[in-house]
Amino acid sequence: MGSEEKMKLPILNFTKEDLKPGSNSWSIACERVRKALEEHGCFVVVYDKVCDELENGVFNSMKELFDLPTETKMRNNYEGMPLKGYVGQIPKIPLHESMGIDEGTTLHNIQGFAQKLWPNGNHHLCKNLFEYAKIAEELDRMVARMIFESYGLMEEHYEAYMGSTSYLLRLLAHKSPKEVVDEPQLGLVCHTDKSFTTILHQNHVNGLMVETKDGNWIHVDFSPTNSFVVMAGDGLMAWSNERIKSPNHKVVMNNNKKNETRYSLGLFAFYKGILQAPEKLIDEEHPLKYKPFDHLALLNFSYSVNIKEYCGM
Ligand SMILES: O=C(O)CCC(=O)C(=O)O
Ligand SMILES: [Fe+2]
Repeated sequence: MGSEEKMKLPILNFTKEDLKPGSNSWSIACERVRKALEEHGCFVVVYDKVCDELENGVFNSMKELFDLPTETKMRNNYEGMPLKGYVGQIPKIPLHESMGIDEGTTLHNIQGFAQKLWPNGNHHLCKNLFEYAKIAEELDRMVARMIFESYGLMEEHYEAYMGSTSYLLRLLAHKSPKEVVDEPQLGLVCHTDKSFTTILHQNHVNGLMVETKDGNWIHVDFSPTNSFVVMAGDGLMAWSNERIKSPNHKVVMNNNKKNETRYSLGLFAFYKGILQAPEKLIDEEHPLKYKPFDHLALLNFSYSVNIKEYCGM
């Protein structure tokens, strides 16, 4: 088999200005999205909507945020839903810290988040995160529309899905290991996302690894400013009746010379309602794999729950 280093995820380009539903380039992009998701469960996309100023602003704000004392960061908690709040100080993954913002594409909730951490809020952080979240949401909506279209599902399906989406924004910081160690250190354990789709973005420090269908691990380089990763979650896997599989992934930190922290953002899309495979995607070759299920409950139930145990047929 080819070595890890040689394998790469497909890279799609969404910067073309004529990428509008109905256009030729749109139809081509729909097919590429479906193919990439069916083959790898994720892909890198170049999407040039985040200007340099916003890019710098977002990562400066994230540094300011994660530089706060731990007690302050712990104020970001969601009663009964620990996985939306502050995660850190875990012995097994000491390099990892993250914080969630529920419905994190709304200015209201971003401001609420900032107010929990700073007595007078944080105007710059709110502005930067809100601008970023809107762009990531736009990208997610575009990808979802392409997925629906590529399976020949009419606009009503997409409208119904999109009319009821909940976005969880997660901000992550992974420190580089302090001591010089030969082995790369785990930043985030191997998992699949529970979302329908996830949009990831990072600063210039790489660390994400994705498992291929044949069990090899790929290092994902999405360090260029305009690069994002689109990842299929368990929701999309169930909805697509396993035509698309949510890939295993993890974060692995190397000892980078400058001791730099990796900052990343994940926008997780959930369907607020009962998710089920459309009839068009059920046939003899693809018998129904999952019972209809409450998508948000899958997230709230447990981060580690296996979807097969939760609603497998
Ligand atoms: O930081 C990343 O690139 C990935 C984060 C991730 O996989 C997650 O939060 O589910
Ligand atoms: Fe993930």
